[in-house]
Amino acid sequence: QAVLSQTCPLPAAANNHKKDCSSSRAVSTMAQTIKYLGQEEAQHIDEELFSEYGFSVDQLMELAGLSCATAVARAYPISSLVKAKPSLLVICGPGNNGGDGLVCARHLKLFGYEPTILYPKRPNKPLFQGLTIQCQKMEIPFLTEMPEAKLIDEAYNLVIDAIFGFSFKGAVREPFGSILDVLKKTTSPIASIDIPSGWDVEQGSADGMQPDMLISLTAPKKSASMFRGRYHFLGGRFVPPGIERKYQLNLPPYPDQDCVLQL
Ligand SMILES: NC(=O)C1=CN([C@@H]2O[C@H](COP(=O)(O)OP(=O)(O)OC[C@H]3O[C@@H](n4cnc5c(N)ncnc54)[C@H](O)[C@@H]3O)[C@@H](O)[C@H]2O)[C@@H](O)CC1
Ligand SMILES: [K+]
Repeated sequence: QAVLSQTCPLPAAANNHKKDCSSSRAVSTMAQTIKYLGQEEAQHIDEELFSEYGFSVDQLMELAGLSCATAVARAYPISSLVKAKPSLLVICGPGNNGGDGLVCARHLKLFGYEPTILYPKRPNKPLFQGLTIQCQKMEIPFLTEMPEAKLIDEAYNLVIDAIFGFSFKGAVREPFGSILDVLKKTTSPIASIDIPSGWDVEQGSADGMQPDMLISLTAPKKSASMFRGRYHFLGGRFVPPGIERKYQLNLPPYPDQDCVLQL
């Protein structure tokens, strides 16, 4: 069982401390330690949510994407941004992690940010086509190619990495290899959805990109123990008690009606 090895001296549910505990990879809430999931375990939970618990993909994607947008707005409020415009670059990959990115971009636009999307590999499925149309109708611009690192640093306050999630495996295929190479050179902070893209889901990546923020969905994955950025949030407040018991997730309580929790 993957549990955390260290504990944080401050109560995670206080939800206000930013960096205080982030040198410790541990997340301890009261007597519980939150579980870090392996790749197969994360995929099993995903399948069960759809097959046994009656959820649909678009439903959970909406909640996941809303969590991500909320967490981004908490960590990088518009008033704190350094550039004149609240510009963000959202990079979406070919699977459901990319779908979370599209939902996240749409909500960030509603929150007053100015997202731009790069979506180079679009699945030919109604779900993703619908999410793309929704973003277009929200008047979110789509880029046709990845800008250079210097241009990203000049133009965007933050990059949202929605390229790969818990199904990523093997060597990175194009066009995403080149995109990840650019992201390694950027100095704009990166907020990764679920997994820092390019990282092995369990082992992380010593020479991979180093995001400033990680938003773990449902529960953190094992590679999250290697995250060294400032903000680690938990989102995806939709886990039924049966899943939580079966996988011994030991999720910390979300504050009040919030859809995110800072770990
Ligand atoms: N169960 C959950 O908690 C939920 C998960 N969601 C999201 O779904 C994600 C998982 O989605 P998916 O299973 O669709 O998978 P991913 O989005 O992680 O990636 C799969 C896609 O990436 C491609 N890919 C994999 N390895 C690659 C490589 N080495 N080079 C290039 N391309 C590669 C695959 O061909 C596939 O198109 C999660 O991380 C999370 O973001 C949410 O949408 C909904 C709820
Ligand atoms: K990601």
